[in-house]
Amino acid sequence: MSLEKVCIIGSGNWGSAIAKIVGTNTQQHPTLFETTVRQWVFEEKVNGENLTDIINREHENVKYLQGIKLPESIVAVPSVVDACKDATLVVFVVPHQFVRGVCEQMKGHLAPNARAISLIKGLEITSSGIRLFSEEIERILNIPCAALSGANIADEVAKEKFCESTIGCANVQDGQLWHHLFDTAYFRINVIQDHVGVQLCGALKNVVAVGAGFTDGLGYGSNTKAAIIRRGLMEMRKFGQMFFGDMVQTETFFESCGAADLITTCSGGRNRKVAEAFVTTGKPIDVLEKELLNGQKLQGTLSAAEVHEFLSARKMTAEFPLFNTVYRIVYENAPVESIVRDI
Ligand SMILES: NC(=O)c1ccc[n+]([C@@H]2O[C@H](COP(=O)([O-])OP(=O)(O)OC[C@H]3O[C@@H](n4cnc5c(N)ncnc54)[C@H](O)[C@@H]3O)[C@@H](O)[C@H]2O)c1
Ligand SMILES: O=P(O)(O)OC[C@H](O)CO
Repeated sequence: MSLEKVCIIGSGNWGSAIAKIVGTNTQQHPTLFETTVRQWVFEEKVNGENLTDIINREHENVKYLQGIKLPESIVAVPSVVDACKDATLVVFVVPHQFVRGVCEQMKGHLAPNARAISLIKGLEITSSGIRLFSEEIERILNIPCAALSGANIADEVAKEKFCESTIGCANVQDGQLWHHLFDTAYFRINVIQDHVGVQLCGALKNVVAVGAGFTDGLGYGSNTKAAIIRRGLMEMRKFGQMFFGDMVQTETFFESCGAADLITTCSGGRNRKVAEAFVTTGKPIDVLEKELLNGQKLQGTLSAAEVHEFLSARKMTAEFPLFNTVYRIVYENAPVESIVRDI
């Protein structure tokens, strides 16, 4: 049996934390995986030097995951084509606004039997419809795509603090393979077949996290946060039921990708942090993203706009008051207090 050749597409905060896990697990399963893992790094200069050169010399992504050593099996590659050449297992972990462009460049360069997994938390939503990123990847690259999502703040995972994550994979055999690639004693994977629910949770929780950040900015307490989380979970499930029907299992909302991720993202995530600062400083979101995240990308405000576009095209915004209120506060100057008043 030939060994699986793994590549990672993306090298931000989560991409780097996951590279640490993947680079370790490929070494621990030498009968399944080639030990060298190529990671596509969007090239940029850090203190005048290429980030890829720094990663390959220091074995550390000094910009996006400072202080964490990566296994030497991880090789940073600035060309996405070189990174993915002949790969059989492709891990997608880029901010959702970049997925399509990256996939287009990868066309025709993967091994014929390649499979992918999406760690992206976001949805391709337009007024004409919703597409999951697994579907977008399958459509562009013509390969099957699973999904991984969970209560996983990258910095905590990278420091090996115990957590869980969920893989949604329709094919049971592939699900086992992905389990071998990602599961560790501190990053416990549960594989389920509902890859649709896994991705819906990962995308929609980012919108709820923005709402939770607003309540922090207003100085409200834990009870308010719990209310936002509960309402958010209800809207996430309703969104799944309305637009995906039986393709989404209710049990998925009780996996790490569901309620657990909502709790962690509303307590310690970047969306929460920037939304809180939006209230306390009065600065625009894009300014705060630059000031507070050092190149990392905010997903929740973009997702709020995409969800709003999709719902308003169907005249259904009123059915999702929390999603709608987050949108109105960010994009229509609605008063921040409406985060509790209007939901
Ligand atoms: N950070 C976390 O804690 C975390 C945890 C779980 C899931 N996620 C999800 O993982 C995905 C990736 O997030 P991340 O945290 O690894 O990234 P990030 O926000 O930390 O970093 C942004 C990345 O985008 C790259 N980039 C910038 N401009 C680009 C361009 N024009 N084209 C392509 N890439 C460009 C940067 O080089 C960098 O690697 C997101 O969907 C996010 O929601 C993040
Ligand atoms: O920092 P956030 O808000 O992008 O959330 C990070 C992870 O998705 C939490 O699981």
